[in-house]
Amino acid sequence: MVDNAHILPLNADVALEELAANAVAVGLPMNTPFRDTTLREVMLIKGPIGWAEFSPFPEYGAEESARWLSATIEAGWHGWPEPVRQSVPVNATVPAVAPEDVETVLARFGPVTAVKVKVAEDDVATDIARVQRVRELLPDADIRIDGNTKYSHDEAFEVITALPFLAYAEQPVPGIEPLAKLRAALRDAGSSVLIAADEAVRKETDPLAVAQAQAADLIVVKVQPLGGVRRALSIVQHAGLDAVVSSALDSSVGIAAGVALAAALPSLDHACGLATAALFRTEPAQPALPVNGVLTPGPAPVPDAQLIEQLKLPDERQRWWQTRLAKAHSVLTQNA
Ligand SMILES: O=C(O)CCC(=O)C1=CC=C[C@@H](O)[C@@H]1C(=O)O
Ligand SMILES: [Mg+2]
Repeated sequence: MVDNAHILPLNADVALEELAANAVAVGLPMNTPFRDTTLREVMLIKGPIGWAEFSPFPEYGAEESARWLSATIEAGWHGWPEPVRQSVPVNATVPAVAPEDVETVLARFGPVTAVKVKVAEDDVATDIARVQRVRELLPDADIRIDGNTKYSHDEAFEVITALPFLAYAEQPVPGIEPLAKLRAALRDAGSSVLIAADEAVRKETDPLAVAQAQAADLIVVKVQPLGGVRRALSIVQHAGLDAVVSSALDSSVGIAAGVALAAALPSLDHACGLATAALFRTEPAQPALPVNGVLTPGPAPVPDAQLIEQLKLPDERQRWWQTRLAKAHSVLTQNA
């Protein structure tokens, strides 16, 4: 039974001046292009209880970014709920690289028991070959794919049925109805590959619609896009589906919030997509790299002042980030 009357409200109780005065925008160089970028820009904000992150992707508007800012306020001003587990298993994330490069990418994550492979950026045959290469290297791993909405129904069906060992396919097709249709077609064909919803949760105005439509077996939850750890927890609770926590390609400051969410979920049956620090070449805080495939909950790491100086974006980008902070804040406080 889906009940969306009880999703927690967004956090909107910090003045713009306070946020702006304590914020710096930095650029994190990446090892491998991911989401078409080689420099992930994030804003780090020092709150009274710790460092927080505000890092909506550059193309996101103020409405969507307001939810990210609510998570920033929670992290720096309110704090997260107590963990119910001290160990969060994580997956390696393999961007849409050539199959021959998979081994090098996997090596950055150390030993892991789960791997998420990005697909739908090349042709279907290359996608299948990339996933098969992961399977060859880690035959016992739990392997999932993420299509980021970019397959057609037929492409998704072809890839998923060619890879019957997959644990799940994350948002292979766009929207809720196409996801429901694909899920039904796979079941009819006898496939046991599960369907996970990501964009259909984090970009829909109603994050519970996917559960209502029975379009997925599990939901991918990300702290910033859902407005904070506590709000994401309330969404999972009301969706009534299994959840897996993923990063939004946050710096390790933001990853601490993701680990806090994963550590606070009543049940956690899947390794989480929180090892993305391995995709950065450098970042201002101690990178949240998995040890034997797990991350441990704790406060956000404190960025190093010298590294902040080194990675700080030029003035024009600082102004751009300050403007979007102001716009997101305006939407957030108007809606509160
Ligand atoms: O889940 C993971 O393994 C890593 C995070 C990840 O894949 C993503 C992070 C940020 C934006 C997205 O393009 C992407 C995702 O779709 O899940
Ligand atoms: Mg995804």
